[in-house]
Amino acid sequence: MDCLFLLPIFAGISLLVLLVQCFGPQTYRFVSQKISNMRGYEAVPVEDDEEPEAPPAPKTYMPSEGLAKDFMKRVRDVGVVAWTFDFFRLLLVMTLLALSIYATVVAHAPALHGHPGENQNKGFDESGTDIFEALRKKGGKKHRKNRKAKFDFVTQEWIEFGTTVFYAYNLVLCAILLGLKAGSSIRKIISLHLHLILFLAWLVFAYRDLYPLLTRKLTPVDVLHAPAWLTWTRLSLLTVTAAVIPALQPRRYFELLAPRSIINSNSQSDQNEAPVQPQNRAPWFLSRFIPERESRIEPHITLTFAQSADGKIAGPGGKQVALSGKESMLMTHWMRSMHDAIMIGIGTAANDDPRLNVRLLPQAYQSETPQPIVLDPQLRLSPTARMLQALHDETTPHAKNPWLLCQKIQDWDQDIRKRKAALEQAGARIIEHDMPGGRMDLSLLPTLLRSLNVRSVMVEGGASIIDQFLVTTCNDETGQQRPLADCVIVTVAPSNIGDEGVAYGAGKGLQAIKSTFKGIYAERFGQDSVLVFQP
Ligand SMILES: NC(=O)C1=CN([C@@H]2O[C@H](COP(=O)(O)OP(=O)(O)OC[C@H]3O[C@@H](n4cnc5c(N)ncnc54)[C@H](OP(=O)(O)O)[C@@H]3O)[C@@H](O)[C@H]2O)C=CC1
Ligand SMILES: Nc1nc(O)c(N)c(N[C@@H]2O[C@H](COP(=O)(O)O)[C@@H](O)[C@H]2O)n1
Repeated sequence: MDCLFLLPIFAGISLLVLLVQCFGPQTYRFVSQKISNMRGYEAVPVEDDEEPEAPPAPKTYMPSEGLAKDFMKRVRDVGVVAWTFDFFRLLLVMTLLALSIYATVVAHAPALHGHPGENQNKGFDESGTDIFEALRKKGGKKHRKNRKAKFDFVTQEWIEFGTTVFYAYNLVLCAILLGLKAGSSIRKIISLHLHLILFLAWLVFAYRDLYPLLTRKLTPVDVLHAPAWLTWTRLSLLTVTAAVIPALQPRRYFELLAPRSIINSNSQSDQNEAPVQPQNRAPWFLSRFIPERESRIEPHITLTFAQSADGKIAGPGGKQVALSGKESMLMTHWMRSMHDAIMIGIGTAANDDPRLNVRLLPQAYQSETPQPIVLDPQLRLSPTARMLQALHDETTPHAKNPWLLCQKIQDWDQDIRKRKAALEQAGARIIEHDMPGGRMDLSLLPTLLRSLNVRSVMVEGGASIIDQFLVTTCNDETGQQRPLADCVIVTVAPSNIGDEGVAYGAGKGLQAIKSTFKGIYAERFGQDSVLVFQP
C-alpha cells in the first residue's frame, strides 16, 4: 500500500481521538451519574412545593461585546504574534489543500491513467525525474476514453483524494483554532493534534521525496506522479507548516501578553473607581491551574484563602482582616468567576457576612458570579445576610440564591424548621444531606456536586473548613484515593497578625499544606505572593 494512504488515516484517528477528548468527559459524567443513581445514591431532596431548578445554563467565560470587539479581544488574548502564526498556518494549509486538489485533477488527467499502480511504490527510479512528462506523452487520452465512469478513480487519484481530505481536515482545525481563547483546554488539544498529524505527514513526505535524494540513486516518489514543481512546492510548504511554525510560534501566550505593568497599573485603581481593564494577567495565571469547566470529568475543587506572613487567616477573636492587597483581591475575584460555585463554612458566613460576588471585575464579567454554597448544618445563617439581601438589590442583578447545605431536618425539630422557612423566604435554597453528628463526610462532596450539576467549586474557608479540606481524600475515577482538593491557592500577605490571630492546619500553616501538596508555582500580585499547590 502506498504510504500516502497514511494521511487520511492520521486524520481519521485524530478526529476520533478529538471527539473522545471533547465529549468523553461529559459522557463519562453522564454515565457515572446514572450508575451512581442506579446504585442507590440518594439524590439531593428538593422540597415538594419547590419547583425543581433548571440546570444552570452553560456559561460563556467571555461575554460577547460584538463581533469586531470579540475578534480583537481574541487576537490580543492569544497574542498578536502567536495569532499571526496560527493565521499563517491556515493560509499555508489552504494552499496545500488547493495544490492537493490540483494534484488530484492532474492524477485524474490523461497523463496518469496509464498504469498508475505500476508507477507508484516503485518510485525509486534511477533513470531521471521527468517520468510525468513521459507518461503524458505516452497516450493518456486512450486510457481516458476507456474510463467507465466519472468517479472510477485509479489508485493515484484515491491517494491524492485522501491527501486532499487530510488537508481539508487540517484546514478545519486551523480555522477553529483561530476562534479559540488562549489557555483553553480545547485550544491545547486541537493545537496538539495539528502539530502531530502535520508533522507525521511531513515525515511521510520526507521519506518519499527527501530520503531518495540523500541516497543519490533513487528518485523522489512523488515526482513520478506529478510535475516536479508541484512536489517541491508542496514539500516546502509542508515543511514550513509542520516544522518551522511549531518551532517558532510563541507558546506561553499569557506570559508574553500580560506583562506585570498591566496588573501594576491596576494597583492605582480603587474598588470604587471604574472597573479595571479585562486585559489582566490574573485569569491567564489561574487558567493554568483551573481547567475549563467543560473539560472536567470530576468536579474541580480549588481550596483558597489569604494568610499573613505568620500564617494567620484572621485577627484575634476571628476578626476579619483585609490581608489581600488590591491586586491579589482582584485575582481572587477572577478566580471566583472561573468556578461554577463558591463554598464557605457558616462560621465565615456569620463572622464576615461576605458577598461572594465578582464586583471587582469589569461590567462584562459581572454575570460570572459563582453559585454561593454555605455549609450550614443547623441553618444558622441570618436571613438578613448580605448574600441574601443582594437578591433584592437592583445594583447586584447577578446575585444568585445561596444554597445552604444542612443536615436532614426531623419533624420534631421545630426551631430549625422555622429558620428554614425564614431563610427560604429570604431566597435561600435549602439542601438537606446526611450529616451524622452534624458533620458532612466531605469525601462525598464530589458526588454531591455532580448531582447538583456543579463542575467546579472554589472553597474559601474558614479555618475549620480549610483544615478539613487539607486532610480529606476521596476516590478518583479509577477508585484510587486522592486529595479532595485539586489545588490549593494561597495569597500570602507581607504582614504579621501575631499569636492571637486565627491559624489553620493545626498552627502549622503552609507546612500543613506541603505535607500533602507540592508547591508548584509562585506569582506576585502587588505586594502579595500567590502560591499554588497541587497534589
Ligand atoms: N483569610 C481568609 O482568606 C479567610 C479567613 N476566614 C476567617 O475564618 C474564620 C472563620 O473560620 P471558622 O470559625 O472555622 O468557620 P468556618 O467558616 O470554617 O465554618 C465552620 C462551621 O461550618 C460548619 N462545618 C464545618 N465543617 C463541616 C462539615 N464537615 N459538615 C457540615 N458542616 C460543617 C460548622 O457549623 P456548625 O457549628 O453550625 O455545626 C462549623 O462550625 C473567620 O475569622 C474568617 O474571617 C474565612 C475565610 C477566608
Ligand atoms: N482572598 C481574601 N483575602 C482576604 O484578605 C480576605 N479577608 C478574604 N476573605 C474571604 O473573602 C470573603 C469576603 O468576601 P466578599 O469580599 O464580601 O465578597 C470572606 O468571607 C472570606 O471568605 N479573602
